[in-house]
Amino acid sequence: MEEQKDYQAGTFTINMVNSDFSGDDDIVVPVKTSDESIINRDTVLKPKDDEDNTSMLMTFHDSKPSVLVVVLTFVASISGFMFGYDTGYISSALVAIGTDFGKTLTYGEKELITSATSLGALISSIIAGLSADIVGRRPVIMSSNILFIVGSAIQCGAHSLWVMIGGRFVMGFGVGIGSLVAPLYISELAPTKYRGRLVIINCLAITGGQLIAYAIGAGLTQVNNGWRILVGLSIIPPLVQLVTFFFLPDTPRFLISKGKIDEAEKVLKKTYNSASDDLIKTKIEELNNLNKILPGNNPLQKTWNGIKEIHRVPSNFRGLIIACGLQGIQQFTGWNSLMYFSSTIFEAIGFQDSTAVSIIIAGTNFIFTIVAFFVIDRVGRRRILLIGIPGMIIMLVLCSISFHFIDITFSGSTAVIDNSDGSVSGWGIVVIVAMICFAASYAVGIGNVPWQQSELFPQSVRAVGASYATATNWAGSLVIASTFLTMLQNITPTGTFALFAAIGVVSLVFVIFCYPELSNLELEEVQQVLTGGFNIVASQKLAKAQRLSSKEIDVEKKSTGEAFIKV
Ligand SMILES: O[C@H]1[C@H](O)[C@@H](O)[C@H](O)[C@@H](O)[C@H]1O
Repeated sequence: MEEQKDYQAGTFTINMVNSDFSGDDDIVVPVKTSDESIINRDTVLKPKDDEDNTSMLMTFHDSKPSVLVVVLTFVASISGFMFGYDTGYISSALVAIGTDFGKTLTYGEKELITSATSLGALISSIIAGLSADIVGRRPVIMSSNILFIVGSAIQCGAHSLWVMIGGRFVMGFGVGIGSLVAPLYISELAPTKYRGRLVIINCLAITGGQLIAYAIGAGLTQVNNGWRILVGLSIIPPLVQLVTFFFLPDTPRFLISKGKIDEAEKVLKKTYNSASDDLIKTKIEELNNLNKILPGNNPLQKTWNGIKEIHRVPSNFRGLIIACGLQGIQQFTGWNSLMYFSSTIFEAIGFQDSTAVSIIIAGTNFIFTIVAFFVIDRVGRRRILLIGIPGMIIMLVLCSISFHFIDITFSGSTAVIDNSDGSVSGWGIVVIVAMICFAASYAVGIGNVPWQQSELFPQSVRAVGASYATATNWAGSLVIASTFLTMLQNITPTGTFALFAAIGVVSLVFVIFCYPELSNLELEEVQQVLTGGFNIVASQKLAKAQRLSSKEIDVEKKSTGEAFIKV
């Protein structure tokens, strides 16, 4: 039942339609104000919950993200690039290192070098959320730059296995911090309508970084000690990010949590060009009130309370289940086994130029991340997962079947394949095609959607929630990196890919029942969706209503050529 209400917000009187998420049919519908001359039309105000008629959620409907938002997104995404480059170069470096450490590396040693970064990232992602709340998102990103630089330098000069592993471990600390804080930073700054896309810019930087690392790796295979150049180059981007961040601000949400209201106001003004001063003030008030929700006199107490809240408050806990669930799915469906070991796999199948084939896989991942960029806010996060995951399952089954006919056996540190005539069999080609299609299905959905994790949590527990989810990602990556080659040896490639496919089926069921549509919803608004259940149907309707309403605003903007009111 829709009920017209008058709401008082500052000097504005707004007529609103009440909202109710308890049933599947009721959704928030923004309506026009009674006084169109006062309220800026780039704003939508909605009641926060049913019992609380006075609290509002405010959405700025800017037609484009401001220059500052774009600059901040790109600079923050250098962390994504480092994540991609550092996890990407290892595939070709493992082949290129050859006997540079005085011996041929065994599969176990290759796994150690690879997984050291995941282990470092796992540890740092646990503490990065807490640090981001205490000292700020910006300084924490800057500290990751130092770790990247030190880690790269150690690896560049490594002449033994353990020094190399040490360097990868230190670098992993930087990767873990960057992987958590960069998307958090971006999603806190992004206007609602563009949040999905702006966070995907960071994902594009990850997949682009992996692709570039593969390409440079391929170019340097014949160069003596070429892998050291490959690693050394990774010192440049963190240096650039470190210097640039000296001149950039932290997020308004963090600044407000520290009581730096004036600074927050300045950033908000630059983030939302067309919002009036009064509206900025209302937004600050709203964020300030949300901050006070979490008890505690100092950041440590607040964090501890945040950890408790995330488990106790059902909507937070649902957010946590989704965030960790999606990150787990991303890792345990096996994509990174290709990322880290594709050269090794293709070498095993019998390809002469295995690194080139790996570039095609990384390139597909990058290109389909661009596709995700265009569809994530329009088609929606849930739908792209429901398209991508079934595609992945089919391709994994195909890989599993093909490997059965390829007949590879692993002995010690080498793979033996029955290709006496030196050519790649028809089934080998099927594996490649299936892996390319797998990469496409992965990149369009589960490769990116989990990194939208920050939107699942209210401000009070956002960093803690993002920590849990990022740690799940790196724990999964660590398990895959440290067991994949051993799994190939022990349960055969057929068994390994069948296992990934089975995990894919469970993942699909999880998404169908637990992941609501969150595109176009205000960060603070997602909590309403997660109250009382996963509310899949209600969320889809709400996301659709919000998309249509913001489209309507855009159309009106175009026709009148001016900023206008739509509440
Ligand atoms: O989103 C990224 C991306 O899909 C990368 O290709 C993958 O290596 C990472 O593990 C993942 O988190």
